[in-house]
Parts: sequence; C-alpha cells; structure tokens
Amino acid sequence: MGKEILIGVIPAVLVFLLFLGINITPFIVFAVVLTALFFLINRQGQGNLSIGGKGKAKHVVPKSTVQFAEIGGQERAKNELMEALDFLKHKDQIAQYGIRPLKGVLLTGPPGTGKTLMAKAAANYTNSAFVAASGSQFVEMYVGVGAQRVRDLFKEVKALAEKNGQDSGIIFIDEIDVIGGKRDGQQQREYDQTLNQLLTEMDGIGTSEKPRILIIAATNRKDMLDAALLRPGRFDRHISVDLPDKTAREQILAIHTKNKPLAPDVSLEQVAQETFGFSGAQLESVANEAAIYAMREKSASIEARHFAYAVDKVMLGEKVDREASGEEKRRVALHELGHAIMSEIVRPGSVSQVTLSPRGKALGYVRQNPMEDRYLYTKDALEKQIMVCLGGAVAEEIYYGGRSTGSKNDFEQALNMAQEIVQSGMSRLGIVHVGYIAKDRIHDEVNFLLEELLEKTRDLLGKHDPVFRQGLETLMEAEVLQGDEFRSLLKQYSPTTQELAG
Ligand SMILES: Nc1ncnc2c1ncn2[C@@H]1O[C@H](COP(=O)(O)OP(=O)(O)OP(=O)(O)O)[C@@H](O)[C@H]1O
Ligand SMILES: [Zn+2]
Repeated sequence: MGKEILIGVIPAVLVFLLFLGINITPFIVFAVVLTALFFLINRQGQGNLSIGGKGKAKHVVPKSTVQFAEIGGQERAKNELMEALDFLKHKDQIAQYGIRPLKGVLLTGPPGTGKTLMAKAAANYTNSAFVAASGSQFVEMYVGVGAQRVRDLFKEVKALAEKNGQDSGIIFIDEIDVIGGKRDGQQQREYDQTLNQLLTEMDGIGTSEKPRILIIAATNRKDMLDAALLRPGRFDRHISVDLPDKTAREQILAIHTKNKPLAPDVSLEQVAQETFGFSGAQLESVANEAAIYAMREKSASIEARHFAYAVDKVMLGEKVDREASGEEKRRVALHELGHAIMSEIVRPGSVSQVTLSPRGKALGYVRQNPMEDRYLYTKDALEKQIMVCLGGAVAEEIYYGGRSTGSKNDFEQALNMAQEIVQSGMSRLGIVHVGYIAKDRIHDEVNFLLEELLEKTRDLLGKHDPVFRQGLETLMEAEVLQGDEFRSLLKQYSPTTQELAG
C-alpha cells in the first residue's frame, strides 16, 4: 500500500522542484528507476513464485481461500481430513509424544466430487503454503525429467512457505495413479524414477522439519496404485470422497446458486431429487447452465424450467438419459432392500441405514451395525452373512429376472466366506488339507453351499414383496432409510411366522 502513495508523491515533489526553478533531470531519472522497481516488486509480491524454466508445468497456485464450508456434503470426508490435519497444527505435541508424522493423505473417489477443493481447503485450514500438480504432468519422454519435477515441487512448497512465513506446506498431486500405478513390464522406467523420487522425498520428511510438509494425493483408481505408495509412513491415511447423496446435492446446489437470482418456483430439493448420481462438478454445471438459459430468455430470474433444461443438458452431455437413470435408481433401491431385508431376518436390529447414496463403485449400500467378533466364526453365522450378501442379487432376479454387474463385489464376499466354511472343516468334506485336496473339489463344495443359500434367500425374500414395495417408494423419494424406520416398515409389512412357514 505504501508503494502507491510513494508513486503518487514523487511527481508532486518533482513539480514542486520545477516550480522552484531547480533542474530536475537527475530527479526524473531517479524517479523512473524507482517506479520501475516498485512495479517489479509489486508483481512478484502477487505470489505465483515459480521455480523452473519454460516448458515446466505451472503448478503453483496463489494462496488458497477455499473453506471447508464451501464444500457441500462430504461431512465424513471433511471430518476425517480435518482430523488428519490437526497433526499439522499440533506438530509440537506430535513430536513430544514421538508420534510418526503424517506425511500423506490419499483422497479416493470419482471425478468431480471435490477432491481438489478439499486439498485447497486443507491448505487454508492449516495456513499452509499450497502447490498443486497432476500426475500426468510428470510423464515426459525424457528419463529423469519427472523425478526432477518432483524435486522441484518440494523445493517450491518450501520456498513458498518461507516467503509467506508459513510453517507448513501442502503438496497436492491429482491423478496420482499416473505416476504411482502398479508396475508391469519395463516400459515404465520413467514412471519408476518419478515414483521413486516421490517416495524418497516422502521418506525424507522429518518430524521436526520446517516447514512441515504434507502430501495430499487424489485418485479414482485406488486399486491401481503400487503397494509401495500405500505403506505406513507414506499414503497411509485414506479418505473416500463419494458422490453426494440427496441432502448433499441440495447443499451443493445451494452453494452454487448463492449468487444467482432464483425464482420462487425453484425448489433445490426437487432439483436434488432429480439429479441422482450427479457429482459436485455436474451440479455446479447444472446451476450455471440454468443461469445461462434464463439469461438467454431475458428472464428476470432463474425459473424451475430453466433448471429442468439444465439437468437434461448436463445428463445428455454425459450420455445418461433421465429414463435410464431413474430405472437404475429403482434397481439399486431394490438391490439394497434385498440386502437389508435379509440382514434383519438373520440378525434382527442389524440394519443401521439403507441408502442410495453412491459410494465408490457401488450405487448404494446398507450399513450394518457391527457384530461381535466371535459371531463370525460359526458356520451358522457365516451362512447368514452370505445370505445377506446374496440378497442384493436375488432381489434383482426377482424384480428384473436377472442380475447386474452391481453384484460382483457381493459375490466375491460370499465366495470368500463360503471358502472359509470349507477350509475350516465345516462343510460336507469334513476337515480338508487345502494343499492336498483337489482344487475343483473345494470349488464344487463352495458352489454347492452357495446354491443352497441362494435358494434359501430366494425363498425368504420372495415372501417380502410388500416390504420391497413400501421400501422402494421411500428410497426413491428420500434415498435413505434409517434403521428404525426400516424396522417399523418391516414390522408392518412382513409376513407372519405362519406365512413364512407356509
Ligand atoms: N462437494 C462440493 N461442493 C461444492 N462444489 C463442488 C463439490 N464437489 C465439486 N464441486 C464443484 O466441482 C468443481 C470440480 O471439483 P474438484 O475439481 O474439486 O473435483 P475433483 O474431485 O478434484 O475432480 P477430478 O478428480 O476430476 O479432478 C469444483 O470447482 C466445484 O465447483
Ligand atoms: Zn450389493
């Protein structure tokens, strides 16, 4: 601020000197030089300190101003991240207690769910210097360039922290899977060097180091990552950032319409209802497109129909049509109800929540109350849990006459548990020595077990049609059913013991 005043004062002084009849040429030269200097300093002061010459990726971002409050939904992820960040804030205590410093946080989840926003908010929350890069920026034709860039990144964040007087720095690496993907074959030499450099830098982060550095990485393919990255002391804290559920969608829409004139007929809840499966980025797009439609029509405010257009446009842009997405939601709802009903049948009181909120690859889930550890080790308990797993696919079979890829994970779990039964000597085969018995005999026995349990599950779920219908209605509307709600629905619509027996 002082600079502007000086720049204004200098000409005034010169005019005054001229007025006194003094030769001002030397003063003018001096003033010009001074002004030029001020401009230079001023420009550098804007903050985009950049190390490295041309051709280098620009990964320095001005000081982050994003706040956690500007991120809609993601409550669990935000809390987990803040908890992790408290390590940065209380680093003296961490050192005092000899706690291993947290070095890496991995954010996983589909594109556009706010991972970048979270990293920026993290920097703001901890008053850390922030630099960002994307995995693809490290891929170069020349060996060694990627590794050099990793080194630069660490240097940069340190320099930036020093310059801003901050005692911590956050490095955000988007698409970490590009440099940290699983090794296969030799064509990955360059990636290897980049990854190794990253690991070396991370291993070098000490407890008392200043500035303290935290690396936040993002990927939507955690399963693709090299195990070396996930080891303790590296990216050992994983936070999943999921697609938003209905409430979260409404919050995100509210955030992105805050500065827009909405007509009274707009219900963000309604828009949220119609945007199942949308990411935060897509919702931002909906808000923006709706505004564009309204402006084109010279409408004074954004009306409900503008939102309807916008939702369609974003869906079409993503090649998802409304019909299909509604149908998919129905299918997911029935699938989850299948799990939930089975869960209550085999273990009353076990369902804590049924939701359609898409998590990771799954589009819905049933949260079960934890059971006692002991429980899992009997044959009966394993069989019951297998039936809960199969419930989803069976429900789809009943209502759609076939299964979908949505049950892959369920089947994997069921298979594992069935194998457990066989290998623990709890099947018709008796005690088996896994090394000696032919593989296909185990396989056959596992299949036999699963077929039997499938049949049982079909039988039980087939008798719960009214529960499916009522549950479906609620889930389509609210996308979530709390455990108690679900149980009272079951109580009301379940068949009686007599009906079950018949
Ligand atoms: N939870 C959210 N709340 C508010 N806005 C959001 C949210 N999630 C995404 N957005 C909007 O979408 C934009 C893109 O989000 P962001 O870049 O953080 O997603 P990302 O998960 O990092 O995606 P990608 O993996 O594709 O990089 C944000 O700038 C913001 O406008
Ligand atoms: Zn399932």
